[in-house]
Amino acid sequence: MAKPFLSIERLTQQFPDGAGGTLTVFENSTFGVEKGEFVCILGHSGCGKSTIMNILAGLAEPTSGVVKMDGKHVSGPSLDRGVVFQNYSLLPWLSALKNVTFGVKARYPGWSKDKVEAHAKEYLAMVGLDGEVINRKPSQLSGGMRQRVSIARAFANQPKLLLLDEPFGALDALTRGTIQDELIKVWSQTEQTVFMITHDIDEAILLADRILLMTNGPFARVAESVEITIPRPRNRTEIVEHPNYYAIRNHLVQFLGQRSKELAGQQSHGDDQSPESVVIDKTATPPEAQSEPATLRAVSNE
Ligand SMILES: Nc1ncnc2c1ncn2[C@@H]1O[C@H](COP(=O)(O)OP(=O)(O)OP(=O)(O)O)[C@@H](O)[C@H]1O
Repeated sequence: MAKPFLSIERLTQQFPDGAGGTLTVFENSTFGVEKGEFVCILGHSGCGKSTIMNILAGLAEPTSGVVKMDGKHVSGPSLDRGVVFQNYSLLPWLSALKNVTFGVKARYPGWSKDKVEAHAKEYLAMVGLDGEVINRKPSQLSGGMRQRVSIARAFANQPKLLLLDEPFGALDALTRGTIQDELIKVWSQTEQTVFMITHDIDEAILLADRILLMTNGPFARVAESVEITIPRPRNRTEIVEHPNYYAIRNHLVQFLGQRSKELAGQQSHGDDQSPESVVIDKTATPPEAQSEPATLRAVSNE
């Protein structure tokens, strides 16, 4: 079978536990992300989501295992991978616009100043920022605006992979909703691949093509890959009416509430820990309801 665009192979992370021993956060974790996919990862605090994110970003080296993107080993940071953190991480001395042009210039050194600026403005406009506001420094912007700038900055660099570490964690519910919509708009217009950490089940169902579920640590693993069988475009008020919505939601709640604990702490014993694929689809026609010739049914009933 062809390897996925992003392939995480037998990833193991250990840290000193502070008492002279070793803490195994996860072991032999194996999963993939296809090109253009939007994948969310859900799991309890401390299971290792940020550790995985840091490894994917090239900001940390795993104890063992490899990450490959487009068939090449990921090691060290690269403009091919953009990261958005919860705390915005904008450069405080630069305006919103310059925070975006800064990265674009590095990514496309051959572009003219005008081209860089037009490109940056296009992405800022996609997240609802235009006019004088883009000349303000981060300290003069609201939290929501700052997060819009960091999303625009990450997408404007057109990385092959976007890594979002709880990007809406610090925002109020209303702002969060608006920026989620803007994120989906930019993602669908750019066809970039997104890997996102969130603690919010409803956010994950709204945004993702697929949700990866992690068991609790230590020895955590990505146990399930749940396909979101709800067509796009999705609307936050209408999505709850889709026949699959509550079935998927209940499955996720049940996993996080119960199974993540039951499956916790299982050592891999050297086995490759690939997630089980879960497809919940209430709209699929059950086999018994499929039309069969009446005669055939009569024969099988005998
Ligand atoms: N540099 C480090 N040294 C020692 N232990 C670490 C280090 N980094 C992370 N850990 C431990 O590894 C485990 C996983 O941490 P990580 O931050 O990846 O979890 P998380 O799932 O992202 O949690 P949260 O949802 O709270 O952000 C935790 O037990 C943490 O204490």
